[in-house]
Amino acid sequence: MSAGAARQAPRIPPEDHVFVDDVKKSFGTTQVLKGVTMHLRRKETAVIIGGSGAGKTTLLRLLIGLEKPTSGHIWVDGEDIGPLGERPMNRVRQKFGMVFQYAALLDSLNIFDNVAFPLREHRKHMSEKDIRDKVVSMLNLLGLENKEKRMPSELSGGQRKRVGLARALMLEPKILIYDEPTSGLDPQTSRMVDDLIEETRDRFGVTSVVISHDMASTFRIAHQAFLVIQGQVVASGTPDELAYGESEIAREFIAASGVAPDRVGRVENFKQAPEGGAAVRYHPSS
Ligand SMILES: Nc1ncnc2c1ncn2[C@@H]1O[C@H](COP(=O)(O)OP(=O)(O)OP(=O)(O)O)[C@@H](O)[C@H]1O
Repeated sequence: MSAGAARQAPRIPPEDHVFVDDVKKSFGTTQVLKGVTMHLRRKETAVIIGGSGAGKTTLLRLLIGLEKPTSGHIWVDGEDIGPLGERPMNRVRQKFGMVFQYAALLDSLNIFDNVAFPLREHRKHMSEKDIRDKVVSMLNLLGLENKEKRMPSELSGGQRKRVGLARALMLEPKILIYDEPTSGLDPQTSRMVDDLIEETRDRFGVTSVVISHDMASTFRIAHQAFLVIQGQVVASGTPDELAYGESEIAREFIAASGVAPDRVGRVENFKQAPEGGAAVRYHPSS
């Protein structure tokens, strides 16, 4: 089938929020993705791991429609996004929120204006009062009370991540993509970010897709992990299945990271539910 051609939807299980269906992507003569298939299930956390240059960022760009597959299909809520033009693609893009590596805040804007930015860009009809209410309640929810007037440089790494998350949540996405969320953070702050990812999934009912190099984080948050090497998914499954399953390449990849799943454990296994029922707490001071 030619690139981008629409076709009858295959039978996609309703729990598949995103179905990456035998996607290939080439730049010139270089084939970067060589037939990637992934079922990203609703309200779960999928972690995409792999070495440098494996094609993770390319896959991410395809998911949010910044690139088109050379062949294959990406189905979002059962809709093939490949053939979509810019306007319908913008509608699909609103289902996605991006939390960038290092939070990618605008240094010249204070925290309030950083978080309000997507509303001012995409919700032009919204009044300043409604914007203020929405931004302040999200900042409070994420443990960032009274930080509105601070500049990004005045916050810790963990706080900046939470501001980046608050901004990503402003347009109420259904799928949150985190690009290397724990990269460059100390272990304690990384754990806080893992908690935050799972708490956000729980509270907002979003599907999370995390691009990561961090195996400890993967073991803590992944319902499913996909190991991508040289443009192919060479193994997928729960972290336990990858670490102890049949795929030798997955076992070796995980062993090389020096982290074992039974030494880490999923977030909810070691967090007590505080009053109010949330699985984990935010850590306002970090
Ligand atoms: N626009 C492009 N044109 C040509 N080659 C590209 C382009 N984008 C990516 N590539 C190549 O595709 C390969 C995969 O890149 P990609 O950034 O997707 O990998 P990655 O898994 O995200 O790596 P990293 O973990 O280092 O960020 C690399 O060899 C890269 O040079």
